[in-house]
Amino acid sequence: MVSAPFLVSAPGKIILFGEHAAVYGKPAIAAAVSLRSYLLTTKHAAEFSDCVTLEFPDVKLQYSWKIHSLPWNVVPKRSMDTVRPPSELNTALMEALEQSLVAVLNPLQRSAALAFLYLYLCLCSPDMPGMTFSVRSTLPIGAGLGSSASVSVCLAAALCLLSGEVSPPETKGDDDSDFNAANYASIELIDAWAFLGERCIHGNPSGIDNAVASHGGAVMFQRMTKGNPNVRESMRNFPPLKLLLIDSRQPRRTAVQVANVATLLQNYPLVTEPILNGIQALTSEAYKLLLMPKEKCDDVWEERLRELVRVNHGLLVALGVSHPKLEAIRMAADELEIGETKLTGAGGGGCAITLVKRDVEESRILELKERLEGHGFEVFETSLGGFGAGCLLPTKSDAAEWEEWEDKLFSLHHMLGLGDREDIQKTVGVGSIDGWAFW
Ligand SMILES: Nc1ncnc2c1ncn2[C@@H]1O[C@H](COP(=O)(O)OP(=O)(O)OP(=O)(O)O)[C@@H](O)[C@H]1O
Ligand SMILES: C[C@@](O)(CCO)CC(=O)[O-]
Ligand SMILES: [Mg+2]
Repeated sequence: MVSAPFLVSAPGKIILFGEHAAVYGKPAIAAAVSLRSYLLTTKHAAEFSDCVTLEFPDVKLQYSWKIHSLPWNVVPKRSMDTVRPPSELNTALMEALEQSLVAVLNPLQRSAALAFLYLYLCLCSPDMPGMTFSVRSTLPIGAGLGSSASVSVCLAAALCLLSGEVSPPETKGDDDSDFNAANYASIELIDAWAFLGERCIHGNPSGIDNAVASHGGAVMFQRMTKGNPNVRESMRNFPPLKLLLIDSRQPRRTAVQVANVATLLQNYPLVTEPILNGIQALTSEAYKLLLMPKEKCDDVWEERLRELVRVNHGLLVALGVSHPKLEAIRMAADELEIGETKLTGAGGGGCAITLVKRDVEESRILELKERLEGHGFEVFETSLGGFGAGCLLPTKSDAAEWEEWEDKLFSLHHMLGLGDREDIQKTVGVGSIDGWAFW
């Protein structure tokens, strides 16, 4: 069992093909990105030891509950036969939590707090010491890059560590791809709990975002249908793709976009089902292309992949999940003949990706970036694949450093406008400092 303080982290993701259709059991392809969320768990001072506190400055939420005021009495008893949680939320607990959240009205804050409370009550006990759970993210929030899943995975990982459900990652061999059975069992459990966090945040998730945030790398994912388990195939030799990632900065919530598609499907099943089937077919084509050996990834291969990007975007437009700002991004990339563009994630705003032609001159890419930034869009540089969830436990020697991080990055300073993405990455970021270990 691990005790506070400690840090956990999980990545965001880019869906390359198949969003929305994924909710209906169709395959989708996604990869982790280097932008991540970080969760610091600290113990309260003695005078607040009967409280649990959330500090979510990215969504401007700070809230404390008296631990004993929470509805522990309705927490479902865990089955002795299985360590995995059920995939459905418990209705009685969800209803009881309404009471604990009456003062948190903003939907962005409320859904994150709900995910926390649900997992906290299921995984912890009322006799645990008072703690603060502070989240900061280098991901744009509500922008299609899986911020909700990366936060859910962080919450699940921290609470599983505190309750002893999982142990910190065991050191792998020299080759980090080495399989370790204990780590695998831990990350599967974290993924399953994070799925419930995602359910609290957006109702009907497919599970692809939390799967990527937990396991990292690139995957083909297919949600369980008719009792068949989820399929999660890791795509190890994912080809290097030249992508631009552009945030339209148009806020939207995944919950709303997913619900809109459900309404379309209900109102026009004969129209909507073929669109979802079309997305399924193109994702299967893309999967075959992405698994091709490197020597076959020639110009024709590249053109076919770009065509699939274009068709995927068109079908998402037909589902009603684009936005004029996403169309403006697509048109700018089309005009400069940079490559093909699609929205990524739930759409309705948020991010688009452009799959850049290999032979495009850097000057044209620069021109596109300038044009987009001139319109108030943000162009990100990130790499695909990479680590999934991990944790950083302090050693005695760096106690002072931990206090500094807490102050600089995770305290309420951010609400006053201090501390940005680069600060987070530089100070505690995976890849910037030593000590991170991954399940
Ligand atoms: N850094 C954060 N701190 C607190 N809550 C967060 C943070 N990041 C995300 N969230 C929670 O996740 C919600 C956004 O999730 P949503 O699913 O709508 O978008 P996304 O995950 O960024 O995009 P997509 O689901 O399309 O990949 C926020 O409203 C908030 O509840
Ligand atoms: C829109 C969606 O397909 C992707 C969101 O990143 C929803 C999901 O699969 O959970
Ligand atoms: Mg999300």
